Amino acid sequence: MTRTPVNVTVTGAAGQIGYALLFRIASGHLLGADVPVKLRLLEIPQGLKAAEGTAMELDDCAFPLLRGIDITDDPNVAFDGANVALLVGARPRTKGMERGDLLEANGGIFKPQGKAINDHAADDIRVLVVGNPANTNALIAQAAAPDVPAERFTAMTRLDHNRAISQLAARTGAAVSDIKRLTIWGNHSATQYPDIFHATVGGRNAAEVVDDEKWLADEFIPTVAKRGAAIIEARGASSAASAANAAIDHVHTWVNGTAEGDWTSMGIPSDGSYGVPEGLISSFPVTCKDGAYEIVQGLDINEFSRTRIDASVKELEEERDAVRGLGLI
Ligand SMILES: NC(=O)C1=CN([C@@H]2O[C@H](COP(=O)(O)OP(=O)(O)OC[C@H]3O[C@@H](n4cnc5c(N)ncnc54)[C@H](O)[C@@H]3O)[C@@H](O)[C@H]2O)C=CC1
Ligand SMILES: O=C([O-])CC(=O)C(=O)O
Repeated sequence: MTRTPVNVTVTGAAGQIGYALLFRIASGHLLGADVPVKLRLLEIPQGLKAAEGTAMELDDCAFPLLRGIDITDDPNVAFDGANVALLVGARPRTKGMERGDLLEANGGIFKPQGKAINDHAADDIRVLVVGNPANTNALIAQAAAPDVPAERFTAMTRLDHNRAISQLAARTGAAVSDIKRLTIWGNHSATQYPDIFHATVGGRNAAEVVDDEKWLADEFIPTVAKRGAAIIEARGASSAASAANAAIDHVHTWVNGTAEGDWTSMGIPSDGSYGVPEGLISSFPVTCKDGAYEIVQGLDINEFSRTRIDASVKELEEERDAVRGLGLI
């Protein structure tokens, strides 16, 4: 049976994450080994030539599932008929830049992209924002797309989720595959809260297996939350292959579902669950089924967790208020 190709738009295609991401999308890791894809690469004019070079390499892989590559600097063209959009390109913080300047510069990218998605994307569009500050960039794009259901706009905290699983596996000596139900709450920033109180290691409660609140507070949480900075320090460049891998995981899980008995973490518009103000794009524990996600309900939040979730949510509220003040939402 011939399937209609899925249109996947990637912004910032000539960047380092783009380079690690596109080959995996084209080889079937994003949506499945039987799903053909068409790629749309969006870059700024200065990035077009490098994107063309990457497209040449994609051609040279002769991927059986890749049914075409378009390259453009026009968001209206890039998102035309898009089924999946990976918004990776963003304005990085440069020396001397204030937080407000950073939010404003990214507003200039994510607001027009949100509008282009609103006007041109396919009805089943699913958006993942990777470019930082990811949660608030997702909020800006979502606000500019009133005709698209809000829940289709998500922000990436899967890298944090994967980092936390890896750290917990190292500490407990368990295999990564034995760790389930880990949660990242809040913002993709240093305030994020990786929560092991509901996680399991080989079926046992992770917090009980670890039984060391000091390790949790002083080592595990800061290691996960500051891992991005540690990678920059070590590599001289930010996480790229692991970020691309997490983007693949995020969309694959969203479309194909979470495993029975497990959940994942996604930055999604809050419905007010767990005291997170409605509309904020915050990370939650979610299960995915039939292409939709649901927040895991009914978890007991202890005092240790409550303080940390609230701190990250407060930061998200401040970012939201700042972009509101700038007229971006
Ligand atoms: N959410 C997460 O867990 C993570 C997020 N990131 C973020 O991902 C973003 C991309 O990272 P890298 O690929 O390493 O950066 P990079 O600087 O290598 O690439 C960014 C690319 O985006 C392009 N770009 C800029 N504005 C654009 C626009 N308006 N439209 C289309 N393309 C545009 C640039 O020309 C560049 O090629 C950064 O914001 C980074 O902070 C990185 C790691 C993890
Ligand atoms: O700060 C960055 O660009 C990198 C980042 O988000 C991460 O590695 O988590």
